[in-house]
Amino acid sequence: MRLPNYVRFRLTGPSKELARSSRVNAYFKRIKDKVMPILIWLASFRVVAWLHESLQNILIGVIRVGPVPRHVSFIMDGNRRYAKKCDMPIKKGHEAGGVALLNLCYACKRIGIKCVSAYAFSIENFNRPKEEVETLTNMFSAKLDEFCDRANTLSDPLYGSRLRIVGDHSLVSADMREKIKRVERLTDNGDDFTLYICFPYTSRNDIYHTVCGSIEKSLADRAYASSLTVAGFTRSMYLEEFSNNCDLLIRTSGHMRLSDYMLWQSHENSEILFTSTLWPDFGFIRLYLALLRWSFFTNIQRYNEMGFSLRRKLYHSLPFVSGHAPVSVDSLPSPPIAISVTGESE
Ligand SMILES: CC(C)=CCC/C(C)=C/CC/C(C)=C/COP(=O)(O)OP(=O)(O)O
Repeated sequence: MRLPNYVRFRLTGPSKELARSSRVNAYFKRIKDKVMPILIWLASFRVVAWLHESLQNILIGVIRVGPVPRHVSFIMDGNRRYAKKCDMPIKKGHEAGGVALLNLCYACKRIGIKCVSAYAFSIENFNRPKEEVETLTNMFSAKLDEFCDRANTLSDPLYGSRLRIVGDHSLVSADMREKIKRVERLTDNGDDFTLYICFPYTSRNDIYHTVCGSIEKSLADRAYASSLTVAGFTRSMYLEEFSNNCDLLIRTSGHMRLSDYMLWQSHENSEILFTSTLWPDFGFIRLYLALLRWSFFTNIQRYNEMGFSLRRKLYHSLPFVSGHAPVSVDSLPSPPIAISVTGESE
């Protein structure tokens, strides 16, 4: 008897399938190792960089025709696996993740997205080895300086951006708190685009702090308590006016969970995208496809809300069906009175 594939896989062990898939992987890795240096060499030519930028601009022009999300959020997962895949130390994986984030911010700003938030460090991440926590904190510090410089350099594409580092800052060092205050002050005037770095952050902690803050204010001021609304409460959360509208949440590297993130900010129409791509590999094209998908479904939903049905419109535009008005359930005559088996009318 020939067993189905999944049973054979279980009974015989994964050896054959794994051997085949590792042969295929090794083959692609050999091709990638040969092609990548050529691509990197080509990218060093100004004309190639110009062509690349122009192509991106065309794609951006196309997507801007439709609706674009106001707030996109990333759970940047997979830096360590990326480092392992590329045979690099873990630190390099996190650095590649930092570069990916800044590149995506540049793309989002050009597309017209008003806010990007990124889960950079969860409160749980303090349980990682001490050296890794230190490496991450030092890298954040360097990246914050870099972002701040770029946001204040007129010729830089990130010029005019605002940076906010949100989370429970009682858990970070006094030096780090100083640095956070400084970079926030230096980017205060940016109004084109806001980047929220969630560090160290969890949604429950955010909600808990906002509730505590509201209780304190209400005890001090009765008028505040009686005028408190959901919108006012939401605005006083860490992500300020963007706390009520995470339109698109993207989590990389294959895990399908929220990890205590964007619990309040996700609204009834938020879209969540889980992708198996590792964070440093998540570049412009992958973001673009995610945005196209979002834009497409948002359009359909808007039309549905307006009572517009593309299918109905197409159907009635056909010459041989035009003239037939759609029949609504309400316009049908009422059904006859139902008689139960015991003979009693209902
Ligand atoms: C501008 C700025 C401050 C940049 C932030 C830099 C950055 C990318 C931080 C992410 C850190 C992090 C804990 C990623 C999760 O990958 P992981 O370590 O869990 O990887 P794994 O899923 O492979 O284990």
